[in-house]
Amino acid sequence: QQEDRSNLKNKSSKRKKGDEETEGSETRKKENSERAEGNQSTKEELFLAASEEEANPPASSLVVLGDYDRKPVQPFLPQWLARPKLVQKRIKDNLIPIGDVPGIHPRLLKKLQMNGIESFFPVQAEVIPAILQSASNGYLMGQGGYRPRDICVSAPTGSGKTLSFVIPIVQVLLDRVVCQVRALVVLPTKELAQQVSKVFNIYTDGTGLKVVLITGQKSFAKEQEMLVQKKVTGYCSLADIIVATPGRLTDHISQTPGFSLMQLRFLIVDEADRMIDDMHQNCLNQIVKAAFQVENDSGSNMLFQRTKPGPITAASSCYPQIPLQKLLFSATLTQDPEKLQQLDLFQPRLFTSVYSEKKTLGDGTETEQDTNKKYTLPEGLSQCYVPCDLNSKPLLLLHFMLTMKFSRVLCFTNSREASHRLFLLVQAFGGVTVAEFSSRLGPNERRRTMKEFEQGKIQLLISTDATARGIDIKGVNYVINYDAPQFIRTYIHRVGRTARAGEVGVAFSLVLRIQERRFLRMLKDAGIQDIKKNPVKGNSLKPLVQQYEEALCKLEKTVKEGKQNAEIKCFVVTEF
Ligand SMILES: Nc1ncnc2c1ncn2[C@@H]1O[C@H](COP(=O)(O)OP(=O)(O)OP(=O)(O)O)[C@@H](O)[C@H]1O
Repeated sequence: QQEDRSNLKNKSSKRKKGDEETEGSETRKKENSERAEGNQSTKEELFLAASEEEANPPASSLVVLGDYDRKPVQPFLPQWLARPKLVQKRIKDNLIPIGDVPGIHPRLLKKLQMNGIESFFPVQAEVIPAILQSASNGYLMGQGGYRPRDICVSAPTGSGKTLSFVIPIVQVLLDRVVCQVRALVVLPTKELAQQVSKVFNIYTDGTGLKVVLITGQKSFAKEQEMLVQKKVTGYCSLADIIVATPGRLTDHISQTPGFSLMQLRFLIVDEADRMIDDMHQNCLNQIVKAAFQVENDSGSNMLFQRTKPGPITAASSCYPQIPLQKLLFSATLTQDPEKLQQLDLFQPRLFTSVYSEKKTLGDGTETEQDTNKKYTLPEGLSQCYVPCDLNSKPLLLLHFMLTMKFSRVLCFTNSREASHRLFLLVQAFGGVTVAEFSSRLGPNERRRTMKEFEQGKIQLLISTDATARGIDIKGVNYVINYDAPQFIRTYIHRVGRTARAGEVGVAFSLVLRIQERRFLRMLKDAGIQDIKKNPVKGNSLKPLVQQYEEALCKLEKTVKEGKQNAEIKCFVVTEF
């Protein structure tokens, strides 16, 4: 019996390990993935089957002795991860007037005020001075001739991470004489890159610094023209700061004559956890390689030549070179030292809002890092989940929009087909200004839809995970997970589209009863406990049923008339 028990234990621990590994690679697949959307239904079936198996485990004749509670494994963390600088997560209680943060250039203070920013959020108050300090001797040399430490920032969605790197980088580069690529920001999607380059444009306006956006939205030749210019004396850079997506950037590294990253001082990796994924990791390696490339005809330019830094020795410190400092930002930064190791960070410092509160004092909050807690959500976010079955999901959404009068709602599905079908249904039902957002739309249509949603012309935006990460849409009151997210990071980024910048917001997740256990466990494992169960009674949905069925018939007719494609046939006609 003892042998059986140990076999069982081994199996269960193997399975646990397997689960974690699959989750890692699945997350990658999922998050890399508008492309993978087509496979979604198969994945969902597998997921449902797994949940079912968990809910009703096969009967066993074995008597199990002892308990098999999951005991949290305490990872062995290096000092910088184990003892990070804690950043307050309560934004509104911890605003710091911009004048109280030392070292900010008066010109930037003025710009901040002009943009309505009177106070810094906690992450900005901590990270801006840290970056400025690392360049206090100018950008050509680290403090005291030493290489500056890399910086990792893990702070909730909407906590203002963008300004925390934009302000110090613009300030450090204000004094530059020659235009060279000194700062490079890499982001996973075009929309995010556009958003960040807009913020850089605001703060570099009138400074002479040039910001170039490289995302593939313009032709390759046009982007080349924006990056370099050929003169009789050779190539010269037309960009000080580049904001780019990985694919196009690597194309320019390998194919654009005269494009050089050899003077690169700051490499900013936003949404860093996603960028560490296999696909993008290669891009980061290429950037670093390009930054330390040795020019053949360097000649007199030896002062600015740099080689990949090795161990610090007396000899190496005789040849100071422009340091390359890495700055990593994310709301879901991995704490996995092995993954972070891949980025070859130099004496990194971690700023994090992932902590538990020990006790509240009169004048503030005392905090303590909690290694079991993996992520932090915005303070103003309320989370609910609605247990339901497949057939009642469309009615629940209509109930929220029409009976409960929810406004400014961002609703997520797990595939673009699902988004499209749901959009057509809500449109056929009527009474709600609705739009869809996914890779089905072209870039211009996407931009227009987003603008209309931001202006309040659209009350319900049904979207794939294309808007789940980083996108800053003002005034989103509700996030609805129409399809429950399968991975915790997806959940955190989706619900983080509301309750931004210290505001309040509500996230509802429609969870099939069969998914409920797994969904709650996923949140619990990530240290998220404060989600409320919010069942909706069948009676509340009844008034909508007749019109809903009419809408389905209308849709079917449309399909038959060939006005819409046949995807719509997949709708299940509900019976109550
Ligand atoms: N100091 C400030 N005062 C007022 N508003 C601010 C301040 N800093 C940032 N904001 C606003 O807060 C919102 C969220 O900021 P930002 O997009 O940088 O968040 P984030 O931390 O990068 O979020 P995510 O992780 O979702 O990408 C933006 O609309 C931004 O303009």
